[in-house]
Amino acid sequence: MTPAPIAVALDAPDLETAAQWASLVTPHVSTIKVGLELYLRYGPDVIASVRGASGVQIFLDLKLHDIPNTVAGAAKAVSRLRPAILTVHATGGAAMIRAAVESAPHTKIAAVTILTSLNESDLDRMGLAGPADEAVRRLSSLSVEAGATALVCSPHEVAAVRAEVGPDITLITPGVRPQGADVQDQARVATPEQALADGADLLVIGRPITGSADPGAAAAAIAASLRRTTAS
Ligand SMILES: O=c1ccn([C@@H]2O[C@H](COP(=O)(O)O)[C@@H](O)[C@H]2O)c(=O)[nH]1
Repeated sequence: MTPAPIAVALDAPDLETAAQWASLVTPHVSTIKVGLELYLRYGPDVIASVRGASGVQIFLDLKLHDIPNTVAGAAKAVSRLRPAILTVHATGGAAMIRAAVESAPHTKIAAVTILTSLNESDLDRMGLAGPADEAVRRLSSLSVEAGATALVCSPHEVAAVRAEVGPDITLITPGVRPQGADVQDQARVATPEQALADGADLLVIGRPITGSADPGAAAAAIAASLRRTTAS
Protein backbone atom coordinates (compact mmCIF):
# COMPACT_ATOMS: atom_id res chain seq x y z
CA MET A 1 0.00 0.00 0.00
CA THR A 2 1.30 3.49 -0.84
CA PRO A 3 2.24 5.37 2.33
CA ALA A 4 -0.07 8.29 3.14
CA PRO A 5 1.09 11.88 2.49
CA ILE A 6 1.76 12.48 6.16
CA ALA A 7 4.94 13.80 7.81
CA VAL A 8 4.98 12.63 11.40
CA ALA A 9 6.60 15.28 13.62
CA LEU A 10 9.03 13.45 15.88
CA ASP A 11 9.13 16.04 18.65
CA ALA A 12 10.62 13.61 21.14
CA PRO A 13 12.64 14.20 24.30
CA ASP A 14 15.27 11.58 23.41
CA LEU A 15 16.65 9.61 20.49
CA GLU A 16 15.35 6.23 21.63
CA THR A 17 11.77 7.49 21.72
CA ALA A 18 12.14 9.18 18.33
CA ALA A 19 13.60 6.04 16.72
CA GLN A 20 10.82 3.93 18.20
CA TRP A 21 8.08 6.28 16.93
CA ALA A 22 9.77 6.34 13.52
CA SER A 23 9.82 2.56 13.24
CA LEU A 24 6.15 2.32 14.29
CA VAL A 25 4.84 4.91 11.82
CA THR A 26 7.01 4.41 8.74
CA PRO A 27 4.96 1.55 7.30
CA HIS A 28 2.02 3.96 7.03
CA VAL A 29 3.41 7.42 6.18
CA SER A 30 5.64 8.88 3.48
CA THR A 31 7.76 11.17 5.63
CA ILE A 32 9.17 11.75 9.07
CA LYS A 33 9.96 15.22 10.33
CA VAL A 34 12.89 16.08 12.56
CA GLY A 35 12.62 19.46 14.25
CA LEU A 36 14.53 21.69 16.60
CA GLU A 37 14.03 19.63 19.76
CA LEU A 38 15.83 16.55 18.43
CA TYR A 39 18.30 18.26 16.11
CA LEU A 40 19.57 20.70 18.72
CA ARG A 41 20.10 17.88 21.19
CA TYR A 42 21.63 15.21 18.94
CA GLY A 43 22.75 17.02 15.78
CA PRO A 44 23.24 15.19 12.47
CA ASP A 45 23.32 11.72 14.13
CA VAL A 46 19.59 11.94 14.65
CA ILE A 47 18.95 11.61 10.93
CA ALA A 48 20.53 8.16 10.59
CA SER A 49 18.81 6.97 13.77
CA VAL A 50 15.31 7.87 12.64
CA ARG A 51 15.82 7.02 8.97
CA GLY A 52 16.78 3.45 9.89
CA ALA A 53 16.60 0.99 7.05
CA SER A 54 13.18 2.14 5.88
CA GLY A 55 14.26 4.68 3.29
CA VAL A 56 11.44 6.98 4.44
CA GLN A 57 11.96 10.57 3.34
CA ILE A 58 13.33 13.01 5.91
CA PHE A 59 11.89 16.47 6.44
CA LEU A 60 14.39 18.60 8.37
CA ASP A 61 12.35 21.37 9.97
CA LEU A 62 15.02 23.77 11.21
CA LYS A 63 13.21 26.96 10.11
CA LEU A 64 16.43 28.77 9.22
CA HIS A 65 16.16 32.55 9.61
CA ASP A 66 19.29 34.72 9.39
CA ILE A 67 21.19 36.86 6.92
CA PRO A 68 21.64 35.23 3.48
CA ASN A 69 25.32 34.36 3.94
CA THR A 70 24.65 32.55 7.23
CA VAL A 71 21.63 30.68 5.88
CA ALA A 72 23.64 29.67 2.79
CA GLY A 73 26.29 28.12 5.05
CA ALA A 74 23.73 26.41 7.26
CA ALA A 75 21.76 25.00 4.31
CA LYS A 76 24.97 23.70 2.73
CA ALA A 77 26.05 22.12 6.02
CA VAL A 78 22.81 20.17 6.49
CA SER A 79 22.34 19.31 2.81
CA ARG A 80 25.02 16.62 3.17
CA LEU A 81 22.49 14.74 5.35
CA ARG A 82 20.32 14.54 2.22
CA PRO A 83 17.01 15.65 3.74
CA ALA A 84 14.22 15.65 1.16
CA ILE A 85 12.87 18.91 2.61
CA LEU A 86 14.47 21.73 4.63
CA THR A 87 12.54 24.69 6.05
CA VAL A 88 13.46 28.37 6.17
CA HIS A 89 11.27 31.23 7.39
CA ALA A 90 9.72 33.18 4.51
CA THR A 91 10.01 36.36 6.60
CA GLY A 92 13.79 36.10 6.18
CA GLY A 93 13.15 37.61 2.75
CA ALA A 94 13.84 36.77 -0.88
CA ALA A 95 17.64 36.95 -0.78
CA MET A 96 17.77 34.62 2.22
CA ILE A 97 15.43 32.09 0.59
CA ARG A 98 17.44 32.21 -2.65
CA ALA A 99 20.65 31.63 -0.70
CA ALA A 100 19.19 28.43 0.80
CA VAL A 101 17.92 27.21 -2.57
CA GLU A 102 21.29 27.75 -4.25
CA SER A 103 23.25 26.14 -1.41
CA ALA A 104 21.17 22.96 -1.18
CA PRO A 105 20.38 22.03 -4.78
CA HIS A 106 19.34 18.45 -3.94
CA THR A 107 16.91 19.45 -1.19
CA LYS A 108 13.44 20.95 -1.53
CA ILE A 109 13.48 24.29 0.26
CA ALA A 110 10.16 24.91 2.02
CA ALA A 111 9.37 28.45 3.12
CA VAL A 112 7.33 28.69 6.33
CA THR A 113 4.83 31.51 5.81
CA ILE A 114 2.93 32.30 9.03
CA LEU A 115 3.26 29.80 11.89
CA THR A 116 0.08 27.81 12.43
CA SER A 117 0.16 28.67 16.15
CA LEU A 118 -0.54 32.36 15.40
CA ASN A 119 -4.02 33.87 15.21
CA GLU A 120 -5.21 37.20 13.79
CA SER A 121 -4.62 39.11 17.01
CA ASP A 122 -1.03 37.77 17.22
CA LEU A 123 -0.41 39.09 13.69
CA ASP A 124 -1.80 42.52 14.67
CA ARG A 125 0.46 42.68 17.71
CA MET A 126 3.48 41.65 15.64
CA GLY A 127 2.73 44.39 13.08
CA LEU A 128 2.36 41.87 10.25
CA ALA A 129 -0.31 43.16 7.89
CA GLY A 130 -3.10 40.59 8.04
CA PRO A 131 -5.52 38.99 7.71
CA ALA A 132 -3.56 35.74 7.90
CA ASP A 133 -4.65 34.47 4.50
CA GLU A 134 -3.43 37.65 2.78
CA ALA A 135 -0.12 37.63 4.64
CA VAL A 136 0.35 33.95 3.77
CA ARG A 137 -0.41 34.58 0.08
CA ARG A 138 2.02 37.52 0.00
CA LEU A 139 4.81 35.46 1.58
CA SER A 140 4.04 32.51 -0.68
CA SER A 141 4.49 34.55 -3.87
CA LEU A 142 7.68 36.10 -2.58
CA SER A 143 9.08 32.68 -1.62
CA VAL A 144 8.27 31.02 -4.93
CA GLU A 145 9.77 33.95 -6.84
CA ALA A 146 12.92 33.43 -4.77
CA GLY A 147 13.09 29.76 -5.81
CA ALA A 148 11.31 27.90 -2.99
CA THR A 149 9.61 24.80 -4.36
CA ALA A 150 7.56 24.10 -1.23
CA LEU A 151 5.56 26.24 1.18
CA VAL A 152 4.34 25.67 4.73
CA CYS A 153 0.97 27.22 5.56
CA SER A 154 -2.07 26.28 7.60
CA PRO A 155 -4.95 24.28 6.13
CA HIS A 156 -7.02 27.50 6.32
CA GLU A 157 -4.97 29.12 3.57
CA VAL A 158 -4.00 26.11 1.47
CA ALA A 159 -6.69 26.52 -1.21
CA ALA A 160 -5.86 30.23 -1.70
CA VAL A 161 -2.14 29.48 -1.82
CA ARG A 162 -2.69 26.72 -4.39
CA ALA A 163 -4.63 29.19 -6.56
CA GLU A 164 -1.78 31.68 -6.18
CA VAL A 165 1.24 29.43 -6.90
CA GLY A 166 -0.18 26.72 -9.17
CA PRO A 167 0.13 22.94 -9.17
CA ASP A 168 3.92 22.50 -9.15
CA ILE A 169 4.68 23.82 -5.67
CA THR A 170 4.51 21.35 -2.76
CA LEU A 171 2.10 22.62 -0.12
CA ILE A 172 2.76 21.39 3.41
CA THR A 173 0.26 21.92 6.21
CA PRO A 174 0.86 21.57 9.94
CA GLY A 175 -2.08 22.53 12.17
CA VAL A 176 -3.80 19.25 11.36
CA ARG A 177 -6.07 17.63 13.91
CA PRO A 178 -8.38 14.62 13.50
CA GLN A 179 -12.02 15.44 14.29
CA GLY A 180 -12.43 16.02 18.04
CA ALA A 181 -8.68 16.01 18.85
CA ASP A 182 -7.21 18.62 21.19
CA VAL A 183 -5.82 21.56 19.15
CA GLN A 184 -3.17 22.24 21.86
CA ASP A 185 -1.04 25.28 20.88
CA GLN A 186 -2.19 25.32 17.25
CA ALA A 187 -4.49 28.18 16.19
CA ARG A 188 -5.34 27.67 12.51
CA VAL A 189 -6.38 24.01 12.25
CA ALA A 190 -8.42 21.62 10.14
CA THR A 191 -8.91 17.88 9.86
CA PRO A 192 -6.56 15.75 7.72
CA GLU A 193 -9.38 15.04 5.27
CA GLN A 194 -10.19 18.75 4.86
CA ALA A 195 -6.55 19.78 4.43
CA LEU A 196 -6.07 17.18 1.70
CA ALA A 197 -9.33 18.09 -0.05
CA ASP A 198 -8.27 21.75 -0.05
CA GLY A 199 -5.03 20.99 -1.87
CA ALA A 200 -2.33 20.08 0.64
CA ASP A 201 0.36 17.68 -0.63
CA LEU A 202 1.83 16.73 2.75
CA LEU A 203 0.13 16.89 6.17
CA VAL A 204 2.34 17.45 9.21
CA ILE A 205 0.90 15.62 12.20
CA GLY A 206 2.73 15.24 15.49
CA ARG A 207 1.06 14.85 18.86
CA PRO A 208 -2.22 13.30 17.65
CA ILE A 209 -0.01 10.38 16.53
CA THR A 210 2.99 10.42 18.87
CA GLY A 211 0.87 11.19 21.96
CA SER A 212 -1.31 8.18 21.31
CA ALA A 213 -0.82 4.93 23.25
CA ASP A 214 -0.14 3.23 19.91
CA PRO A 215 1.49 5.66 17.41
CA GLY A 216 1.57 3.00 14.67
CA ALA A 217 -2.18 2.38 14.96
CA ALA A 218 -2.91 6.14 15.12
CA ALA A 219 -0.90 6.76 11.93
CA ALA A 220 -2.56 3.78 10.22
CA ALA A 221 -6.05 5.04 11.15
CA ILE A 222 -5.42 8.54 9.72
CA ALA A 223 -3.83 7.04 6.60
CA ALA A 224 -6.87 4.78 6.08
CA SER A 225 -9.25 7.69 6.51
CA LEU A 226 -7.32 9.71 3.90
CA ARG A 227 -7.46 6.79 1.49
CA ARG A 228 -11.24 6.58 1.95
CA THR A 229 -11.57 10.32 1.31
CA THR A 230 -9.54 10.23 -1.90
CA ALA A 231 -11.35 7.10 -3.14
CA SER A 232 -14.82 8.64 -2.70
O1 LIG B 1 3.68 26.76 11.00
C1 LIG B 1 4.16 25.72 11.49
C2 LIG B 1 5.38 25.21 11.08
C3 LIG B 1 5.84 24.05 11.64
N1 LIG B 1 5.13 23.41 12.60
C4 LIG B 1 5.69 22.15 13.15
O2 LIG B 1 4.78 21.09 12.87
C5 LIG B 1 4.67 20.21 13.98
C6 LIG B 1 3.23 20.16 14.44
O3 LIG B 1 3.12 19.28 15.51
P1 LIG B 1 1.71 18.96 16.23
O4 LIG B 1 2.10 18.13 17.40
O5 LIG B 1 0.89 18.23 15.22
O6 LIG B 1 1.09 20.26 16.63
C7 LIG B 1 5.64 20.71 15.04
O7 LIG B 1 6.83 19.96 14.90
C8 LIG B 1 5.92 22.15 14.66
O8 LIG B 1 7.24 22.54 14.95
C9 LIG B 1 3.94 23.91 13.00
O9 LIG B 1 3.25 23.36 13.88
N2 LIG B 1 3.47 25.05 12.41
